[in-house]
Amino acid sequence: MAAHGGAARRGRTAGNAAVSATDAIVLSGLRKSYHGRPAVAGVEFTVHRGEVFALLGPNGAGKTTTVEILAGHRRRDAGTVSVLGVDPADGGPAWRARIGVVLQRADDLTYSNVLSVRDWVRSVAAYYPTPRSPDEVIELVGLADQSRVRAAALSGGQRRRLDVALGIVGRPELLFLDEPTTGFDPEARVRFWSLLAQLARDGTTILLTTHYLDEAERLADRVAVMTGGRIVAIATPQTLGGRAAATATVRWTGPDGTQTLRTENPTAVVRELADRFGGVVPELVVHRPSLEDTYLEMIGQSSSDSASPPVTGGPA
Ligand SMILES: Nc1ncnc2c1ncn2[C@@H]1O[C@H](COP(=O)(O)OP(=O)(O)OP(=O)(O)O)[C@@H](O)[C@H]1O
Repeated sequence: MAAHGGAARRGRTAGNAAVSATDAIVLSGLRKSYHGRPAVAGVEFTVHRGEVFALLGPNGAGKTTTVEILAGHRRRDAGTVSVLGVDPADGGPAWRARIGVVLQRADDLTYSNVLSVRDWVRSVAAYYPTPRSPDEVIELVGLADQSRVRAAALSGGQRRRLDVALGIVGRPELLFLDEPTTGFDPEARVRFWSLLAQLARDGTTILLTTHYLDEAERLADRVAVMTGGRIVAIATPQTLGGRAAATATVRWTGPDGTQTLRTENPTAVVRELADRFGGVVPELVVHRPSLEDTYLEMIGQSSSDSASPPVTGGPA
């Protein structure tokens, strides 16, 4: 049924959003308003099969709305959308069985007061044709010790892990994760990163939203920056906003205090400084824009580094 629906949909969407066998998600001209106020204002991107794609953006940028539409949880006002070859607005049970969804508004899912973690994962697994082993999934998300605990008695971070377990137990081809690690302690986050890396190695396509730039940098093949309902950039984390070619800042302390220099060739500057100081350059720092610096600049905020000392003309 999904295959038939997909073929039919490909025919219908071909004019606007060209779908190829290597694309998991193709959207074009996506729009959604709430009470006349645009939340998503003409979004277009493609996620390739097997890719980890991160949607970044400030609060209210429209990320959740976009993900909810792609996952078939919300109707769009306009645009063409293909997810695994199917329009999510028409997605039936066979299509749903191919995707995993961990939404931010997971509190929609009120965990019953009686079911344990294991009961939940087992009962959700039963809806899928080829689920993962529930016990393995519970172990993977780090809830083995809570397996028999009532879901309603979990901490916030543990609930989030259960959300993730329910999202992956069906062995989805495509996984939507809306701020999956919010509330995780640092150890749980690192563990989650290796779980996602493993899913990606197994060929799962992943679309995630996050406010953690280190998470995006660690996990994503490409990131899209969204603000005001629009995508303002799509690139690899390493090249976003021309990061790879961006000028470096060299800082050191000389006889006249802290000196700062922007340069395309920090190695040459450091060599020259080392010669000048006869080896060790006092308090030497070489800095290239981080993903966070680039991101904050894109969304129109200044990073903490903007409080740096003024930039000087040269090392001389
Ligand atoms: N159900 C709703 N009813 C009315 N307005 C909504 C609804 N959901 C979202 N909005 C509004 O739409 C805009 C986009 O919200 P959305 O949740 O998609 O953004 P977001 O990028 O996911 O934000 P966050 O990072 O805070 O989760 C916001 O202005 C929000 O207030």
